[in-house]
Amino acid sequence: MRTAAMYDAQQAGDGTGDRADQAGDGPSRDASPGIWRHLVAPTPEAAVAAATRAVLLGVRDRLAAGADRVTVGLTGGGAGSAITRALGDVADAPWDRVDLWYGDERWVRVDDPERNDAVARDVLRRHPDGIGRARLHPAPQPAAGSNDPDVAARALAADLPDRFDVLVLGVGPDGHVASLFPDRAWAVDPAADAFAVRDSPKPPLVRLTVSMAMIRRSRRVVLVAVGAAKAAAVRGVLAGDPALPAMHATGVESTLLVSTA
Ligand SMILES: O=C1O[C@H](COP(=O)(O)O)[C@@H](O)[C@H](O)[C@H]1O
Repeated sequence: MRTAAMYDAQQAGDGTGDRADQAGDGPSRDASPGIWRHLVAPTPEAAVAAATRAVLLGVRDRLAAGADRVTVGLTGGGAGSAITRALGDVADAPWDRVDLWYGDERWVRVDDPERNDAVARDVLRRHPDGIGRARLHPAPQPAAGSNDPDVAARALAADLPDRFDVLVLGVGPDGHVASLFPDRAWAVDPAADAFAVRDSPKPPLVRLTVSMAMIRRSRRVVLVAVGAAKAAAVRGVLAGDPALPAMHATGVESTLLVSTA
C-alpha cells in the first residue's frame, strides 16, 4: 500500500511545468481583491512561527472588529500539525471565542492516527485551560449505517461557517491545498462548500474537503510551504501557474504565503 509519505517523496522529484495544460476553468489569482504577500522564512521553525503569529493576529483582529466568535480553519500535514501544536503553546489567546475546523479530512475513523484532526484533539486535550477552550468541529467519519462520503460531505458543508476568518492551508509538493489536487476535479462544483474526493493521488483515496469557493470566501488565508520538496510548488504559485490549486487559494482580505524557499 502506498503511504502518504511515499507519495510526498515521489512528488518531491516532480516539476510542475508539465501541468500547464491542466489549467481548467478555476478563478485566477488576479481576480481576488485580496492582498497577496510572500514571506520567505530562514528555517522551518521560523515558518511555523510566522504562520502561527498570522493566525493569532487574525483571531485578535476579528475580535477587535466586534465579532463574537472567530472561525479558524486548520490544516493537516507536517507544517500544519506543527502550527496546531504551536497554537497549543499559546495560553493567553481568547480561545473560548474560537471555533476550529479542518479544511480537509481523511475518510477514516475518528480514532485513526491518519485523521488530520487527531493533532488538534491531542493539543486541545493537553491544554484544557488554553486552546482546549476552543470548540473543535470534527468532520464526519465513516460509521456503520452512514458510510457514504457524499452524505458526509453534505453534513460537513452544513456544519461549516459561512466563511473562515482565518484559514491555514498546507501546500503539497504538487501544489495541492486541502484535498484539492492538480489533475483532479477541484474546480468543477464552485457552488459546493465541501465535497468528497474519491480519487486522491495522496493516500488515503477518499477524503472530505472544503471547496475552492469556500477557501476564496475566507477573510485571511495563510498558505504554508515548508521544505525543499515544496520549492517547485512555490515557484509555480509565484509564477501564477493556474494548474496549481494553491495559486487560486486566496483570501478576501489577505493572503500570506509562508515558505522556506
Ligand atoms: O494530505 C494532506 O496534505 C497537505 C499537505 O501536507 P504536507 O505534509 O505536505 O504539508 C495538508 O495540507 C492536508 O491537510 C492533508 O490532508
